[in-house]
Parts: sequence; structure tokens; C-alpha cells
Amino acid sequence: MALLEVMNVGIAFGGLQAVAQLDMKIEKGHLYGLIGPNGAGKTTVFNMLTGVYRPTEGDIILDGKNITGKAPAKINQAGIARTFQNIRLFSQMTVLDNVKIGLHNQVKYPMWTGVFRLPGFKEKEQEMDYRAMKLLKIFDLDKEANLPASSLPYGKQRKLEIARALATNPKLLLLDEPAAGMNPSESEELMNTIKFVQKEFDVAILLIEHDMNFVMGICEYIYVLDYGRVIAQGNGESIRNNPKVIAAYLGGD
Ligand SMILES: Nc1ncnc2c1ncn2[C@@H]1O[C@H](COP(=O)(O)OP(=O)(O)OP(=O)(O)O)[C@@H](O)[C@H]1O
Repeated sequence: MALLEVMNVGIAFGGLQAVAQLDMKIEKGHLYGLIGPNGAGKTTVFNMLTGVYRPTEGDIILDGKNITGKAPAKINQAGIARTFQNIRLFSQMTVLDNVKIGLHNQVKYPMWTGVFRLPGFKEKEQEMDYRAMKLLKIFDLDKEANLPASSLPYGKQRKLEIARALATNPKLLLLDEPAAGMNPSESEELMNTIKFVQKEFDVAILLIEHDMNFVMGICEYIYVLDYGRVIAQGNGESIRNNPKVIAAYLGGD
């Protein structure tokens, strides 16, 4: 059974059918791309997968459970985490605290343990500090742990968003244009980080990206959307040479 199955999913905004008859399968631990011209419906797909939008038809099944239309926090707990096209960090909080917010989703203890700072509270906090620092080390952000997130350069803020998403221990990680605004060496480094994350965390990844070198460089399987419909799917080589894909991109220019 696939980790994620998207079956005949669609959504309309008023008269606009933004996504239609979408079928996708994501296998555990693999790396997928979701591409298509501007306005094709890619971010809308992410918004449906994470519960921001409720599909007007179809089903989304994660690990055998129907998560269609569930609240974002519930879907996150079920195992889907994401980053955003426009970075959304808690900019005034420290780098460390941004990651700890992700961990809070996982570590559960009774409210009064925190309110009264009972012994269990301190241990949990220490455990979270340890786990957050371990994640920051992977992303080479440990030296900046106590700085405000807003003081990081752009490329590092993108990495911090990924670290925070991973802190929620997802089975599926959705990355919305992770390489946007990066220079070639930053984006090369990010490619290596994403490959490392895939192996180290055994997490499936679905990413939206306009940078074709990036997509072709790391994605094992690619879905191409145009006007809300899948027009092609397959490995990088087959997508690159697919006439429908070429026409969609040329038409979009
Ligand atoms: N909340 C909304 N209300 C109305 N229309 C919406 C809404 N969200 C998205 N749309 C429309 O749905 C279509 C798909 O938009 P979406 O942002 O998913 O495309 P995209 O492929 O992510 O584009 P880009 O590559 O430019 O980010 C667009 O026509 C957009 O205007």
C-alpha cells in the first residue's frame, strides 16, 4: 500500500476548477516532484493535502486512513508536514525555539506539568533541547541556535523551515519551492541536504519547484500539472521529452 493515495481529488473556487480528477501515489521514503506552469494548481494541491482547503471531491488516504478535509493540526499529527512558498518562521523567536515548536506537536505531557514546572517538565524541556539541537546540527544551524530567526540569511531561513517541519516527525514532507531565491551554490547544497534528509529520516518528500535542474537533479518521479490536471508523470527523462509538457511550458511563457 502506498503511503499517500490521492484519489480523484478536485476543488473549485466559485466557477474556477483549480484542480480536477487528481490521482497521485506516494511511496514511503521516495522523492517526488510536482511541477507545472504558474497557476497550474500546485500550491492548491499542497493546501488540500494539509487540510488548508477541503477538496470538493475525492479522497486523500494517508497510511490507510482517510484524512480528507481534516484540520491542519490533525493532518500534521497524522504525518504530513510542509514548508511554504513564502518563508513563515516565527521571526522574533530564536532558531532553537522555532524547531522546538515543531517538537511540541510530538512530545505530549499534561498541561499542569508545564504550568507548575513539575520535575517531568524540566526533563521534557531538556529532551526537546537535545532533539532540536540534533536537528539544527544536521542543517548546520547549531551555531546560530540562540539568534533570532530573522537574523539568518535567506538560504538558512529556508533550511530552518525544513528543520522545523521535520521536528514534527512526518512520514511525508511537502516542500513548496525550497530553492526559490537561492543562488546556484545554495541550491546545490540544498539538493544534497534534501537527499540526506530523505535517507536519514526515511521520509517521503513531495516538492514543488520551478528550477528544472533542481527537480531533474533529485526527484525520482515527477507529476506535471496544467490547468489543474495531471498531463504527464514519470521519471525526469520521460518528463523532459514529453511533448505535452514542453507545450504546456511554452504556452505558459
Ligand atoms: N483561495 C482561492 N480562491 C480563489 N482562487 C484560488 C484560491 N487559491 C488558488 N486559486 C486559484 O487556483 C489556481 C491555482 O493556483 P495555485 O496557487 O495552486 O497555482 P500554482 O501552480 O501553485 O502557481 P504558482 O506556480 O504561480 O505558485 C489559480 O488560478 C489561482 O488563482
